[in-house]
Amino acid sequence: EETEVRHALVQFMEKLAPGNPRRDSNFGWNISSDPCNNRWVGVTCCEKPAIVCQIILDGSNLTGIFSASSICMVKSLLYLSLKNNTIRGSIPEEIGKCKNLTHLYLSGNKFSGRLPDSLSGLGNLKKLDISDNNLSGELPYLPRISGLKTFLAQNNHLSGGIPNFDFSNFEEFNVSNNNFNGPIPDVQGLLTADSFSGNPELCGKPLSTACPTGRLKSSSPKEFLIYSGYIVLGVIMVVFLALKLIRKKVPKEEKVPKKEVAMDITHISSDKPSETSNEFKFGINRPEFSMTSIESSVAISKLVVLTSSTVRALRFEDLLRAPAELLGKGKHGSLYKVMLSSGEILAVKRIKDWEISEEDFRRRMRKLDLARHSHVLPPVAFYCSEQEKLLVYEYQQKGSLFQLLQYGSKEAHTFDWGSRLGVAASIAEALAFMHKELHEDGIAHGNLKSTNILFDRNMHTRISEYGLMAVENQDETFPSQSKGVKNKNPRGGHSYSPFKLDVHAFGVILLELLTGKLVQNSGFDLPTWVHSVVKEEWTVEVFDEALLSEDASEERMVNLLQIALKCINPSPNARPSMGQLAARIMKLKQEEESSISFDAGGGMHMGGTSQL
Ligand SMILES: Nc1ncnc2c1ncn2[C@@H]1O[C@H](COP(=O)(O)OP(=O)(O)OP(=O)(O)O)[C@@H](O)[C@H]1O
Repeated sequence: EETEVRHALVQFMEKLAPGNPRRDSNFGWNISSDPCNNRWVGVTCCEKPAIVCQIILDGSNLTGIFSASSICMVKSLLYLSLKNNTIRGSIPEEIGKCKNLTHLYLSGNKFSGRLPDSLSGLGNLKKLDISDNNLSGELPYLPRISGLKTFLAQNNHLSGGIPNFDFSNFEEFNVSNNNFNGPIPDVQGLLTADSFSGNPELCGKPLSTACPTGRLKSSSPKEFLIYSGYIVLGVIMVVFLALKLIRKKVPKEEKVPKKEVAMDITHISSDKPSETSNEFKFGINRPEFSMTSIESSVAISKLVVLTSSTVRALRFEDLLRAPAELLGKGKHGSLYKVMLSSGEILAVKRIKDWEISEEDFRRRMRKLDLARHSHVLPPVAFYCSEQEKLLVYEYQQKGSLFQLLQYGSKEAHTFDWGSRLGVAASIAEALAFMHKELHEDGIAHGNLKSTNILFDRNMHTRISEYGLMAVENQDETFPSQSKGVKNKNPRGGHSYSPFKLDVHAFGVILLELLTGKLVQNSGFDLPTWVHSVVKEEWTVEVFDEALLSEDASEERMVNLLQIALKCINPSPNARPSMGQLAARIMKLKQEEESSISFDAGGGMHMGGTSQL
């Protein structure tokens, strides 16, 4: 083990200081000496027998990259400081393996790219300093690290919202001079504006810029007309429906309390669970007065807003009032596009027929809220009563993978091979992470398909509806594998693990990416078709013509096809795990990327492969 540690350290230094700049003999960091006994520069050892527990290489002219996979082999390492060097590249996902780290200082370097989500899994971290780098993208969900006392991230290009930290823990907190946006969470008066300044789109205390609240106040006359149109239409519909309802009810009952006429989300389904009245709740328009006659306080308190920064102040009332448009009615419920008066657009999923207790549902939501990955779209809020379950997401403007495959080729940027591989890698990486985090709880995605793979405005892949729908008997059958044959999934064979069902579904998505054919089109059985073509001999006929005509690497396409076929293996146990899949696809993607960098005139990729 000792030599393993030594090797890992030497490797780490080779990557940090490539080209072996000449060091004097006292520097150490070579295979033939011992880090503790020979006192390598920057290394401190503790305990007896001595183990490496601290490395400080501040201002040491390090110009290479940070090899987390090497350094994290040194399990005894608690303290790592590489301040003020010129280290480049990203902070790798493997940093998540440095589980014992309590102090990580990476400030004053040239780190770029997104922070890895695995950072939030460093549960022992007390101090994290990534300030003065070129880091960008959203923060991973750092509030998971309950003991974090210092977080310094100033002077980067980080964006997105500030997560809901428990600020009372902090000794130091600074995110100034970045591109963060949205409202600042409640800092409980513990921090000053200096911690947040220099982020033009941040608002709320302790900054002096208040967050926009007004409803129609600032809207243009045109907008006002649209809104009044909605309201008038809404009023007409409500009056019409109310009259209809009253007429129906009067012969049976003496008196109809006004309350029942109003579209009370908690009452309608209990009183009259008919499709029409249900459907109306998120009908086309929500007029202003729809909440006035019900116990709005009860309803409001039931809308649980999760740790999203964009719609922190969301109230149930706002949801009900806002104009809504029915986007789809799937097997499991309906999806509405809801426009808030603040301009925010939300997607609200109404789940039907899910027999889960309120308590279990809440617990599930909390668990999901803790397991966050940048490629998984987190719900911003949920509502739960015995009859109703609503999930609120941010609306994703760029549509779904389904749409991209269906219409993408007609658009200016074709959905090229590099981008498809990028999407596959992102999904695999995200699911591997979620499966790992939620394995104990048995919460898999459960409804993976190309309509649930969405793209945000930067064309980042975001998987939606994770863990929303229990797979048939999911909760019962996991983890016990010994129950009777109950599974109704037509393609899953006798599968019991919801995770293996996700793998199957992922395989189908891979097939869609490769063939350009969609399973949801008129009951077309894509897996069977692919099998039948492949059985003939390895043939390129399965592949999407668009891919063949762009001269994509046939070898890598065949590789991905082989991976897909493993995923859809009828025997669940023969399917690879999401972790294995992520590693293989990531490798394919890297091969693809390095082949492109040799090809100097490489074609244009949709939005840049690296983003996807
Ligand atoms: N947050 C979102 N932003 C934008 N579009 C979305 C969002 N969530 C879902 N959609 C799109 O809205 C449509 C309807 O969604 P819905 O979830 O009802 O369909 P589904 O996934 O096919 O069905 P189900 O999930 O019930 O099996 C889909 O095309 C989906 O891509």
